[in-house]
Amino acid sequence: MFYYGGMTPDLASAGNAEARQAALATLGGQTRELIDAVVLTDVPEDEITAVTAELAALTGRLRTLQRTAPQSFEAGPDGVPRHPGNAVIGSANPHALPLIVESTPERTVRAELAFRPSHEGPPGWVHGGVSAMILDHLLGHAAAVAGSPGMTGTLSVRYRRPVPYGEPLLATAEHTRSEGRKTWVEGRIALPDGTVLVEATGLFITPSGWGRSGPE
Ligand SMILES: CCCCCCCCCC(=O)SCCNC(=O)CCNC(=O)[C@H](O)C(C)(C)COP(=O)(O)OP(=O)(O)OC[C@H]1O[C@@H](n2cnc3c(N)ncnc32)[C@H](O)[C@@H]1OP(=O)(O)O
Repeated sequence: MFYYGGMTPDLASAGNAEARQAALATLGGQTRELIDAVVLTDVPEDEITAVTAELAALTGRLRTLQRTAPQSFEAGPDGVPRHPGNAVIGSANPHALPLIVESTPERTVRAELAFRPSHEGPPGWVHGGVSAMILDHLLGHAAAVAGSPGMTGTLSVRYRRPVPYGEPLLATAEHTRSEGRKTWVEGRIALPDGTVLVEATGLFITPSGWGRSGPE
């Protein structure tokens, strides 16, 4: 199992920590619903103003105590890497889908996903930067699964067809080769029938000082 630094398991507090993570994930999910509701709302202006005031009050409650340090990747109870605040996989991050990445026995990675209305770029379709962000993360995960965790050096994206939101899609990626600290990875987002919508190649660099599990 690989994971990036993170908490050393503390059995005494593990239950509380898991309950807190679950609560944060629920908050993240509710906020995703809120974001889509904001993007799509057609309520009258006075209702918009009233809701805005309530949201300002809720924002103030969450602001009363804020963490100041970044979170680390950590292994969850199931051994799967997680990073609650991450923009792609973070259960507690409303910006994240969140993407749930699975590793295959062949050391490739896959994720079933569906974009949301809040990911819109061209009217009716997903923003190209959002697709690139998903592929960046998935390719990085594939590099890590192959034993070469790293930071993105370059990412090349080819947009073959517009990407719909609100429909099931499949993202996959695999390591192609490594030379020293450099690792090349390929991936794509496709329709369930295999039609490729977006494909990417990436070069990931393992910074000197990182081990096969990431930063040390
Ligand atoms: C399970 C967990 C899954 C996690 C997935 C996470 C995926 C998330 C991916 C990201 O979003 S990472 C964030 C975006 N990327 C960055 O912020 C990277 C910023 N850049 C850096 O930190 C450094 O520039 C970098 C680590 C990429 C390289 O720094 P180094 O000091 O290690 O590189 P160095 O100068 O020693 O060069 C080593 C080799 O890599 C090459 N190289 C370095 N940077 C490169 C680059 N950007 N593009 C192409 N090649 C590059 C360089 O030419 C050289 O090649 P040679 O060995 O052949 O001479």
